[in-house]
Amino acid sequence: MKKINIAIDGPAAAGKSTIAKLVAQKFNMIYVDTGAMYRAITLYYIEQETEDFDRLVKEIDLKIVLDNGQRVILNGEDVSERIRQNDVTQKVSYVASKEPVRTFLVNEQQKLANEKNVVMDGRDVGTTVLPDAELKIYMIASVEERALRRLKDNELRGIESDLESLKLDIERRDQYDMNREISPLVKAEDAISIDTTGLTIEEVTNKISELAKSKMN
Ligand SMILES: Nc1ncnc2c1ncn2[C@@H]1O[C@H](COP(=O)(O)OP(=O)(O)OP(=O)(O)O)[C@@H](O)[C@H]1O
Ligand SMILES: Nc1ccn([C@@H]2O[C@H](COP(=O)(O)O)[C@@H](O)[C@H]2O)c(=O)n1
Repeated sequence: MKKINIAIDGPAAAGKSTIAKLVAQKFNMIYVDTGAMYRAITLYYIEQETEDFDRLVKEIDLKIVLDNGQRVILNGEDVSERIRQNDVTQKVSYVASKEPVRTFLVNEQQKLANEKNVVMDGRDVGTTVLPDAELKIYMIASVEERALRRLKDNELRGIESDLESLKLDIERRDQYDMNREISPLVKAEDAISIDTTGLTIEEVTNKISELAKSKMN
């Protein structure tokens, strides 16, 4: 079988990372969550209280440990759980709009995918990070369904939240990501759109797996 790269982009909570992980497991590929990298720089931004993004990316020591899931190590500390907290989520789209941050991370992500065999999810993977990826998916779902999925997710994790605030947060982040100047969230011309509204995780995984198989042969 031929080695390929798979890019999965789309708006917040569309199911990208859940499906990307499952597809990677199925084909013994490496899963890379690019959003986690933007979140790690955002955490450092919050800690440093500076708008000097050139300085931030020069100082940062970011390690992505890719075996069995993905751990994010920021300046020697495992921040994989910390970067999911609300203060980071609120600021991440702002930090991700800054040129030094994007240049730094796109370069890191391209290095991770250099040998092929990765399933990478994010907002600009098909358009900017891996424009030559053999398979590109643009994953969407209705805002209502995405907010409901997040609500269930939070309930399972014991995190208090309400549907209306989740919906507003998803819409706010999508608007910011779609309207920033550099590499906005947009479907790559050669990406295949998959609307996961009303589909199960298994159905979406199977759909993408079939597409992947056709590219590997
Ligand atoms: N097809 C699906 N049907 C039902 N639930 C799903 C489906 N896909 C994903 N989910 C659930 O929706 C939630 C959000 O999914 P996930 O975190 O994978 O989205 P995401 O696109 O990676 O989000 P973000 O970009 O914000 O990180 C998870 O709880 C996941 O289990
Ligand atoms: N390729 C990417 C990935 C993410 N972002 C920004 O990070 C935010 C958090 O991403 P999650 O997938 O963890 O929700 C996202 O809202 C974007 O602002 C990005 O710009 N490019």
